[in-house]
Amino acid sequence: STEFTSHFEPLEVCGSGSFGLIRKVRRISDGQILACKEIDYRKMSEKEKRQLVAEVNILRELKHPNIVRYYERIIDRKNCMLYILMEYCDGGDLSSVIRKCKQEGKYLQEDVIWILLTQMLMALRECHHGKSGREESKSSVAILHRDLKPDNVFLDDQRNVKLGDFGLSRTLSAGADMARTFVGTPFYMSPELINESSYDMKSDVWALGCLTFELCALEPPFQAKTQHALATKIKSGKTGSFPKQYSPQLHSMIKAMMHTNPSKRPTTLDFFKLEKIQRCQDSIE
Ligand SMILES: CNC(=O)c1c(C)[nH]c(/C=C2\C(=O)Nc3ccc(Cl)cc32)c1C
Repeated sequence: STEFTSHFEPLEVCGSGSFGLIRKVRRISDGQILACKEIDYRKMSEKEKRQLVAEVNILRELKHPNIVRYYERIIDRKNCMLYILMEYCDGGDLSSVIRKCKQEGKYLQEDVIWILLTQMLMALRECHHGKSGREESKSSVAILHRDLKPDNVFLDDQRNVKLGDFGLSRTLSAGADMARTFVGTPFYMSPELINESSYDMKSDVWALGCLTFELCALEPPFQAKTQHALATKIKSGKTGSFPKQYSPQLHSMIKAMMHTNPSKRPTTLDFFKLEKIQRCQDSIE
């Protein structure tokens, strides 16, 4: 048996993340249930391996109640396998929550959406501004998630948000030129990315706006048959219809996050100046 199977009992596969499968495992020493991302790096290019190492180093640094916790990694060189041991999120991901609501023909309650949004803002604030937990290194290093979508946001057994899968994150050291890349789920790609400018923290805010819109409407804000048509809709900023039963306050929050001009979009810190978000944060902590 390998070092992995001598310390962990593999249970069922529960999902697929960037680079590999996610399996529920039990730690033999104390019976603790964890999630293990299994990565077969045999076929990986040098670039992908570097990206993988970068992801693990980012995860190790992020310690926050709303970001999936990284515990350890085991490398099985004989079988070219990397195992990343992380926090188990019993509630699965938000895309399954949205799918279940659609099947049952039920919308999420507004107060649930405010709590999910506030927790996602707390997780993003930690990534972008490192408020708590992460030692302030000299050059302030912002971490961009760059792939915020319902499949990458998980829930624990108390339905607390756990931001996961930093498979495409980048650290952005202050002063360095913004990360120039074209990644991100087409649905949530921001106008500035389509206009070939660079990805920065405001693009994560745009994606959070799209995600919150989808939690309300149970549909992504922009839908089209082709990527080109989708890009046109995104640049126009004209979303699909927003369900009437939600408050104008929630709708204007979503519109602010989805301002087509990134400089007009608030930062995650700006949102914590709002009394509504502060009250939600107090009810969570
Ligand atoms: C149907 N699958 C699930 O309900 C599910 C469950 C119970 N857990 C997960 C996923 C994760 C999980 O439980 N912990 C994780 C840590 C990192 C990443 Cl990228 C994913 C996970 C999933 C997708």
